[in-house]
Amino acid sequence: MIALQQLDKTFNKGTANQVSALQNISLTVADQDFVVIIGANGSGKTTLFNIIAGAEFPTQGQIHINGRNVTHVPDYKRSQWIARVFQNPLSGTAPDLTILDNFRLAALRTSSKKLRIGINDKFKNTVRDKIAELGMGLENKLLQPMGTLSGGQRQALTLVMSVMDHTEVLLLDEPTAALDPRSAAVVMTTAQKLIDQYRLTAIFITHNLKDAQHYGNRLLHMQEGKITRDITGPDKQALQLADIYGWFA
Ligand SMILES: Nc1ncnc2c1ncn2[C@@H]1O[C@H](COP(=O)(O)OP(=O)(O)OP(=O)(O)O)[C@@H](O)[C@H]1O
Repeated sequence: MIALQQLDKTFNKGTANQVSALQNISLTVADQDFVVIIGANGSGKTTLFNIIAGAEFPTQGQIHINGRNVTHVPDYKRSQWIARVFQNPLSGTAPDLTILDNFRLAALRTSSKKLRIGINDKFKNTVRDKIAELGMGLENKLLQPMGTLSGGQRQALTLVMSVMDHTEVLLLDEPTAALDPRSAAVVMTTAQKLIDQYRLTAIFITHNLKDAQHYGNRLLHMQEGKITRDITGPDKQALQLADIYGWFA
Protein backbone atom coordinates (compact mmCIF):
# COMPACT_ATOMS: atom_id res chain seq x y z
CA MET A 1 0.00 0.00 0.00
CA ILE A 2 1.18 3.52 -0.78
CA ALA A 3 0.03 6.18 1.66
CA LEU A 4 0.66 9.85 0.95
CA GLN A 5 -0.22 12.16 3.81
CA GLN A 6 -0.69 15.89 3.38
CA LEU A 7 2.09 16.29 0.85
CA ASP A 8 3.25 19.73 -0.18
CA LYS A 9 6.01 20.48 -2.66
CA THR A 10 7.16 24.02 -3.18
CA PHE A 11 9.98 24.89 -5.55
CA ASN A 12 12.14 28.00 -5.13
CA LYS A 13 10.50 28.82 -1.82
CA GLY A 14 10.71 32.44 -0.74
CA THR A 15 11.79 33.68 -4.17
CA ALA A 16 9.95 35.41 -7.01
CA ASN A 17 9.96 32.03 -8.82
CA GLN A 18 8.13 30.15 -6.05
CA VAL A 19 5.91 27.35 -7.42
CA SER A 20 3.48 25.37 -5.34
CA ALA A 21 3.64 22.12 -7.36
CA LEU A 22 1.74 19.92 -4.88
CA GLN A 23 -0.74 21.18 -2.34
CA ASN A 24 -1.95 19.06 0.57
CA ILE A 25 -2.09 15.79 -1.37
CA SER A 26 -3.42 12.85 0.63
CA LEU A 27 -3.86 9.58 -1.23
CA THR A 28 -3.95 5.90 -0.37
CA VAL A 29 -3.24 3.40 -3.14
CA ALA A 30 -4.16 -0.19 -2.22
CA ASP A 31 -2.03 -3.19 -3.17
CA GLN A 32 -2.59 -4.19 -6.79
CA ASP A 33 -4.52 -1.04 -7.56
CA PHE A 34 -3.89 0.28 -11.05
CA VAL A 35 -4.27 4.06 -10.79
CA VAL A 36 -4.27 6.33 -13.82
CA ILE A 37 -3.41 10.02 -13.43
CA ILE A 38 -4.39 12.67 -15.95
CA GLY A 39 -4.11 16.43 -15.78
CA ALA A 40 -3.04 19.48 -17.75
CA ASN A 41 0.63 20.35 -18.25
CA GLY A 42 2.09 21.65 -15.02
CA SER A 43 -0.62 20.17 -12.77
CA GLY A 44 1.95 18.28 -10.67
CA LYS A 45 1.84 14.71 -12.02
CA THR A 46 5.58 14.27 -12.55
CA THR A 47 6.36 15.99 -9.25
CA LEU A 48 4.08 13.48 -7.54
CA PHE A 49 5.96 10.60 -9.21
CA ASN A 50 9.31 12.15 -8.26
CA ILE A 51 8.19 12.25 -4.65
CA ILE A 52 6.84 8.69 -4.68
CA ALA A 53 10.07 7.45 -6.33
CA GLY A 54 12.32 9.49 -4.01
CA ALA A 55 13.84 11.64 -6.76
CA GLU A 56 12.47 14.66 -4.84
CA PHE A 57 11.54 15.03 -1.20
CA PRO A 58 8.32 16.75 -0.13
CA THR A 59 8.42 20.17 1.49
CA GLN A 60 5.89 18.80 3.97
CA GLY A 61 4.02 15.55 4.54
CA GLN A 62 4.87 11.86 4.70
CA ILE A 63 5.03 8.82 2.43
CA HIS A 64 4.62 5.24 3.58
CA ILE A 65 5.12 2.29 1.23
CA ASN A 66 3.92 -1.04 2.60
CA GLY A 67 4.11 0.33 6.11
CA ARG A 68 7.66 1.70 5.72
CA ASN A 69 8.08 5.42 6.23
CA VAL A 70 10.13 6.29 3.12
CA THR A 71 9.64 10.06 3.20
CA HIS A 72 13.37 10.76 3.22
CA VAL A 73 14.65 7.54 1.66
CA PRO A 74 16.47 8.42 -1.61
CA ASP A 75 15.46 6.98 -4.98
CA TYR A 76 18.40 4.57 -5.30
CA LYS A 77 17.24 2.82 -2.13
CA ARG A 78 13.56 2.90 -3.07
CA SER A 79 14.43 1.34 -6.45
CA GLN A 80 14.57 -2.02 -4.67
CA TRP A 81 10.81 -2.04 -4.65
CA ILE A 82 9.76 0.81 -6.99
CA ALA A 83 10.32 0.67 -10.77
CA ARG A 84 9.73 3.61 -13.09
CA VAL A 85 9.39 3.65 -16.85
CA PHE A 86 9.81 7.01 -18.56
CA GLN A 87 8.51 8.60 -21.77
CA ASN A 88 11.87 8.37 -23.54
CA PRO A 89 12.53 4.76 -24.56
CA LEU A 90 16.27 5.33 -24.00
CA SER A 91 15.86 6.47 -20.40
CA GLY A 92 17.30 3.93 -18.05
CA THR A 93 19.03 1.92 -20.78
CA ALA A 94 22.52 2.02 -22.27
CA PRO A 95 22.13 2.09 -26.09
CA ASP A 96 25.63 0.77 -26.83
CA LEU A 97 25.29 -2.23 -24.53
CA THR A 98 23.58 -5.44 -25.53
CA ILE A 99 20.09 -6.34 -24.35
CA LEU A 100 21.64 -8.89 -21.97
CA ASP A 101 24.11 -6.40 -20.50
CA ASN A 102 21.28 -3.91 -20.01
CA PHE A 103 19.43 -6.56 -18.03
CA ARG A 104 22.63 -7.20 -16.04
CA LEU A 105 22.93 -3.48 -15.23
CA ALA A 106 19.28 -3.31 -14.21
CA ALA A 107 19.78 -6.38 -12.02
CA LEU A 108 22.52 -4.61 -10.09
CA ARG A 109 19.81 -2.41 -8.59
CA THR A 110 19.06 -5.11 -6.05
CA SER A 111 21.58 -6.84 -3.84
CA SER A 112 19.87 -10.22 -4.19
CA LYS A 113 20.57 -10.20 -7.89
CA LYS A 114 24.21 -9.15 -7.46
CA LEU A 115 24.85 -12.56 -6.04
CA ARG A 116 23.26 -14.38 -8.93
CA ILE A 117 24.24 -12.55 -12.10
CA GLY A 118 27.36 -13.46 -13.96
CA ILE A 119 27.97 -16.68 -12.04
CA ASN A 120 26.58 -18.99 -14.69
CA ASP A 121 24.06 -19.15 -17.51
CA LYS A 122 21.14 -19.12 -15.10
CA PHE A 123 20.67 -15.36 -15.33
CA LYS A 124 20.92 -15.41 -19.15
CA ASN A 125 18.34 -18.18 -19.38
CA THR A 126 15.99 -16.36 -17.01
CA VAL A 127 16.30 -13.19 -19.11
CA ARG A 128 15.71 -15.16 -22.32
CA ASP A 129 12.58 -16.79 -20.87
CA LYS A 130 11.16 -13.50 -19.63
CA ILE A 131 11.80 -11.79 -22.97
CA ALA A 132 10.28 -14.71 -24.88
CA GLU A 133 7.02 -14.10 -23.00
CA LEU A 134 6.73 -10.77 -24.84
CA GLY A 135 6.18 -12.69 -28.07
CA MET A 136 8.31 -10.21 -30.05
CA GLY A 137 11.17 -12.59 -30.96
CA LEU A 138 13.65 -10.48 -29.00
CA GLU A 139 14.89 -13.50 -27.03
CA ASN A 140 17.00 -14.32 -30.11
CA LYS A 141 18.65 -10.88 -30.04
CA LEU A 142 20.16 -10.90 -26.56
CA LEU A 143 23.57 -9.80 -27.87
CA GLN A 144 22.20 -6.98 -30.06
CA PRO A 145 22.86 -3.41 -28.83
CA MET A 146 19.80 -1.88 -27.16
CA GLY A 147 20.13 1.25 -29.33
CA THR A 148 19.42 -0.72 -32.52
CA LEU A 149 15.89 -1.63 -31.40
CA SER A 150 12.74 0.33 -32.13
CA GLY A 151 11.28 2.58 -29.44
CA GLY A 152 8.42 0.15 -28.85
CA GLN A 153 10.77 -2.83 -28.50
CA ARG A 154 12.94 -0.87 -26.05
CA GLN A 155 9.96 0.18 -23.93
CA ALA A 156 8.67 -3.41 -23.81
CA LEU A 157 12.12 -4.63 -22.71
CA THR A 158 12.42 -1.80 -20.18
CA LEU A 159 9.12 -2.92 -18.68
CA VAL A 160 10.31 -6.52 -18.34
CA MET A 161 13.66 -5.31 -16.93
CA SER A 162 11.89 -3.09 -14.40
CA VAL A 163 9.64 -5.70 -12.89
CA MET A 164 11.76 -8.87 -13.04
CA ASP A 165 12.75 -8.88 -9.40
CA HIS A 166 11.25 -7.69 -6.14
CA THR A 167 9.35 -4.77 -7.62
CA GLU A 168 6.16 -3.97 -5.78
CA VAL A 169 5.25 -0.66 -7.38
CA LEU A 170 5.40 0.24 -11.08
CA LEU A 171 5.34 3.93 -12.03
CA LEU A 172 4.52 4.44 -15.70
CA ASP A 173 5.44 8.00 -16.65
CA GLU A 174 3.85 8.54 -20.09
CA PRO A 175 5.59 5.37 -21.37
CA THR A 176 3.94 5.51 -24.80
CA ALA A 177 4.13 9.26 -25.50
CA ALA A 178 7.01 8.87 -27.98
CA LEU A 179 5.58 5.82 -29.76
CA ASP A 180 3.39 5.30 -32.83
CA PRO A 181 -0.15 4.04 -32.05
CA ARG A 182 0.61 0.39 -32.82
CA SER A 183 3.78 0.26 -30.71
CA ALA A 184 1.99 2.19 -27.97
CA ALA A 185 -0.75 -0.44 -27.88
CA VAL A 186 1.83 -3.27 -27.69
CA VAL A 187 3.65 -1.54 -24.82
CA MET A 188 0.43 -0.93 -22.85
CA THR A 189 -0.75 -4.51 -23.41
CA THR A 190 2.66 -5.67 -22.14
CA ALA A 191 2.41 -3.38 -19.12
CA GLN A 192 -1.04 -4.72 -18.25
CA LYS A 193 0.18 -8.31 -18.61
CA LEU A 194 3.18 -7.72 -16.33
CA ILE A 195 1.07 -5.84 -13.76
CA ASP A 196 -1.30 -8.82 -13.59
CA GLN A 197 1.46 -11.46 -13.66
CA TYR A 198 3.58 -9.87 -10.92
CA ARG A 199 0.54 -8.56 -8.97
CA LEU A 200 2.00 -5.07 -8.99
CA THR A 201 0.61 -1.86 -7.65
CA ALA A 202 0.74 0.47 -10.65
CA ILE A 203 0.36 4.19 -11.28
CA PHE A 204 0.19 5.43 -14.86
CA ILE A 205 0.51 9.07 -15.99
CA THR A 206 -0.91 9.68 -19.43
CA HIS A 207 -2.20 12.41 -21.72
CA ASN A 208 -4.00 9.75 -23.80
CA LEU A 209 -7.58 9.98 -22.58
CA LYS A 210 -8.57 6.73 -24.30
CA ASP A 211 -5.90 4.92 -22.28
CA ALA A 212 -7.12 6.74 -19.17
CA GLN A 213 -10.60 5.41 -19.81
CA HIS A 214 -9.46 1.90 -20.72
CA TYR A 215 -6.76 1.10 -18.17
CA GLY A 216 -6.80 0.85 -14.41
CA ASN A 217 -9.41 0.56 -11.71
CA ARG A 218 -9.05 4.15 -10.53
CA LEU A 219 -8.69 7.50 -12.30
CA LEU A 220 -7.28 10.65 -10.70
CA HIS A 221 -7.52 14.09 -12.24
CA MET A 222 -4.94 16.62 -11.09
CA GLN A 223 -5.28 20.37 -11.38
CA GLU A 224 -2.88 22.99 -10.06
CA GLY A 225 -1.15 20.67 -7.61
CA LYS A 226 -4.32 19.06 -6.24
CA ILE A 227 -6.25 15.86 -6.89
CA THR A 228 -9.60 17.21 -7.98
CA ARG A 229 -11.27 13.97 -9.12
CA ASP A 230 -10.89 10.41 -7.85
CA ILE A 231 -13.10 7.93 -9.70
CA THR A 232 -12.98 4.21 -8.83
CA GLY A 233 -14.54 0.84 -9.61
CA PRO A 234 -17.92 0.84 -11.39
CA ASP A 235 -17.93 4.65 -11.65
CA LYS A 236 -14.66 4.47 -13.58
CA GLN A 237 -16.00 1.71 -15.83
CA ALA A 238 -19.06 3.80 -16.61
CA LEU A 239 -17.01 6.86 -17.60
CA GLN A 240 -17.41 7.90 -21.23
CA LEU A 241 -14.57 9.48 -23.17
CA ALA A 242 -16.67 12.63 -23.58
CA ASP A 243 -16.95 12.91 -19.79
CA ILE A 244 -13.18 12.89 -19.42
CA TYR A 245 -12.67 15.36 -22.29
CA GLY A 246 -15.16 17.61 -20.50
CA TRP A 247 -12.85 17.86 -17.49
CA PHE A 248 -10.34 19.72 -19.68
CA ALA A 249 -12.86 22.23 -21.07
N1 LIG B 1 12.66 21.34 -10.37
C1 LIG B 1 11.72 22.28 -10.49
N2 LIG B 1 11.99 23.57 -10.19
C2 LIG B 1 11.05 24.52 -10.29
N3 LIG B 1 9.77 24.29 -10.67
C3 LIG B 1 9.45 23.03 -10.97
C4 LIG B 1 10.41 21.96 -10.91
N4 LIG B 1 9.77 20.81 -11.27
C5 LIG B 1 8.50 21.14 -11.57
N5 LIG B 1 8.30 22.47 -11.38
C6 LIG B 1 7.04 23.20 -11.57
O1 LIG B 1 6.05 22.51 -10.83
C7 LIG B 1 4.80 22.52 -11.53
C8 LIG B 1 4.34 21.09 -11.75
O2 LIG B 1 5.20 20.49 -12.72
P1 LIG B 1 5.10 18.93 -13.13
O3 LIG B 1 6.23 18.65 -14.03
O4 LIG B 1 4.94 18.11 -11.90
O5 LIG B 1 3.72 18.93 -13.94
P2 LIG B 1 3.11 17.78 -14.87
O6 LIG B 1 1.66 17.67 -14.49
O7 LIG B 1 3.91 16.56 -14.79
O8 LIG B 1 3.23 18.43 -16.32
P3 LIG B 1 3.40 17.75 -17.78
O9 LIG B 1 2.05 17.17 -18.13
O10 LIG B 1 3.76 18.90 -18.65
O11 LIG B 1 4.48 16.72 -17.70
C9 LIG B 1 5.05 23.29 -12.83
O12 LIG B 1 4.65 24.62 -12.62
C10 LIG B 1 6.54 23.18 -13.02
O13 LIG B 1 7.05 24.28 -13.74
